[in-house]
Amino acid sequence: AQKRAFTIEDIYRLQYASGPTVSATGALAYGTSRSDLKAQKSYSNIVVNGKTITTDNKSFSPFWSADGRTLYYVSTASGSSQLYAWRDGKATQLTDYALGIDGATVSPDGNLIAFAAEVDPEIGGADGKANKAAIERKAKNPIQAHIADHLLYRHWTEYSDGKYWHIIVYNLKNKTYTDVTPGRFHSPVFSPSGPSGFVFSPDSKELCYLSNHDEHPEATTNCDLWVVPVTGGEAKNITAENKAWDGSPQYSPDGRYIAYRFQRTPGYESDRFILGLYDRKTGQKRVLTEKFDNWVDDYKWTSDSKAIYFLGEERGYEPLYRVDLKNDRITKVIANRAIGSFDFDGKGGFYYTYSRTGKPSAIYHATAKAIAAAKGRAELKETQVTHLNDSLEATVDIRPSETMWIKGAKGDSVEVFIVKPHGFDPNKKYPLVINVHGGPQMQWMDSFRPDWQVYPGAGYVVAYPNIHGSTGYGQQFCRDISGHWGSYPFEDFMKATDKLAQLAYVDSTRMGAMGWSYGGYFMNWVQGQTKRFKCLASMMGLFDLRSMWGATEELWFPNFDLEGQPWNSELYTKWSPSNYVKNFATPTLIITGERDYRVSYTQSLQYFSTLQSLGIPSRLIVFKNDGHWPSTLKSMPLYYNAHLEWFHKYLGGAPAPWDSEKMVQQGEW
Ligand SMILES: CSCC[C@H](NC=O)C(=O)N[C@@H](CC(C)C)C(=O)N[C@@H](Cc1ccccc1)C(=O)O
Repeated sequence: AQKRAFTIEDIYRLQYASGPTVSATGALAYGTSRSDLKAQKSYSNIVVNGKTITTDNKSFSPFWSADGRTLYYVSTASGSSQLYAWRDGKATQLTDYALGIDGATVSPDGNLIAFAAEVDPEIGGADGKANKAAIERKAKNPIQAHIADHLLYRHWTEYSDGKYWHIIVYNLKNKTYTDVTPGRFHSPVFSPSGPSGFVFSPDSKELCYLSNHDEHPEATTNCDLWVVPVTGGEAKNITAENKAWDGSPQYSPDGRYIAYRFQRTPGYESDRFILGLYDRKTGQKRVLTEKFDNWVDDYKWTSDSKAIYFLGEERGYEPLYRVDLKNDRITKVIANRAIGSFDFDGKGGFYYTYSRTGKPSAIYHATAKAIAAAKGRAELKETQVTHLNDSLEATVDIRPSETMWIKGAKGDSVEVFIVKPHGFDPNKKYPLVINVHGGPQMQWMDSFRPDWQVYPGAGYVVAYPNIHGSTGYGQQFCRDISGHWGSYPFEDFMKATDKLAQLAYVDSTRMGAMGWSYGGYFMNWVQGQTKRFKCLASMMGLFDLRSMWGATEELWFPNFDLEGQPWNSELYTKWSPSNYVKNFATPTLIITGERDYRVSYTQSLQYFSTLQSLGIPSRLIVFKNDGHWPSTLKSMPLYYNAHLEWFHKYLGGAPAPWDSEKMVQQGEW
């Protein structure tokens, strides 16, 4: 039967299975999540061997005890996030920490729980209730203000207000909480996806964690691995000699090593992530993935401590690799898939998640035999384990992508993904939307993304190039964007536009472009450089680089990428869209979030003031409660709808389902 076009509402019909984790006895657990757009509710539960074991709709992040008999997971059912244990079919709440817990992990002997919480160092993390009371007292203070004597006083969407991330160890036997990282440092360091990077040693006596004790944490990417006894006490920095980033520690199961990822260039956030080993006896370090010229991401030790499996970015995919300790040999294990997470099946095979542009994420299984037969090639006999979206996939046209390679700046090859519209007819011409990614050091992948379904569903060709700065094409290709924000990437983009405009099915008179974060900057840059596009959409973008520097929190990023500060680097003028106002002419949709401390929303206000004053059609949307990543359920429906409206008006695709103004003013949608 004919499938119908993908709509905004379909995004919220999708269900997800994530984080497959296999017990020592071979049981498979994972989390599921779904949302209800109209009810504005999200639901998440835990599945073990195909059976849902939680019913509170508020459970997530499952992991097994070392003996495989207990499944741990986090639930917010009590009103705050706490750790639960599921054993013999019965769930028990383990923690009752007043602030709620983050990133919990359990010691191999099962006696200790380590978690992170943001605490007042004067009070210390051991007393959660006293910390909560202090927060409540502050909320009642008639004076509501922030006060700071140093930078990084706010991060991502929150002001720190004197609080620091600490690691708290909860002793299950004597029911005591110990703050093992006291003081005025973030331990672990901040991450927008939540605190992580603290792990127990196999003998349950030590914790390894991340902290940066530099005097100016806002201006350095330095981060070190520290080890501390689980009972607290003196911590030891084991990577002090490297002034760049060290992180992601994992003890080898035999306890001999700590594996970790590191970078070499101080201050360069997007330097290559390399896998290294720290010998706990000798203190010697060695590099494992020198020959791998892309970023090493998530990884896991084999149970015999002889090898490590890791995910590494590569040409629009995130394959699984293996590196052997005895000879540092790297082998590709599962190819041509944008793998999100994985675990061993205990029999030489793997469970893993991935999506494709035209297929939402699911959990898959590949046996040792199938993996051996595939020999690291794309063709792999695998089994899809979860089928949460089967009925949607059977009725809705989820469009796949194809790849085009072009010759870009410096003569380098640039990969461009293309999604053709619903009901595609090669004899017709369609409007085009080009999507530029943020980072800028990231890669677009052959993976599912709502932007690449909603617009093809409304009749657009969508194309997304991996321009210079993208990861996965060798570190030099990534490095090339630093200092060159408006040159190599723009040359790639325009060359890609030329090729796309020549495609028989693209209407070159109806081209638009969109981007988020650095991609938003890029749209603002395009505004000042060419009149080729009928409309633009700029989300969380940078308009004036000097004022952006003065408001962003992670100063290391512009300091490196723009080669200094506004008073000593001419790049803040050279690459600033605000210096090309005389060329502005293209209608632009601008979207921002009032709590975006990465790219202050005032960048978007300045841009909007400029466009409006020049009489250039423009619309501004400011999400009141959001930061750099707006809420998927509460805010993103408006984002998609506003894009559809804008593209409909200037490029002529299908109309948006709702009226954005009514969505905002009357809640009508
Ligand atoms: C290697 S990821 C780059 C993170 C970068 N860090 C510091 O500024 C960042 O936030 N980049 C922004 C644009 C920049 C301020 C001009 C950006 O493009 N953000 C992207 C990527 C991102 C990914 C993970 C965490 C933060 C940002 C985005 O929000 O999609």
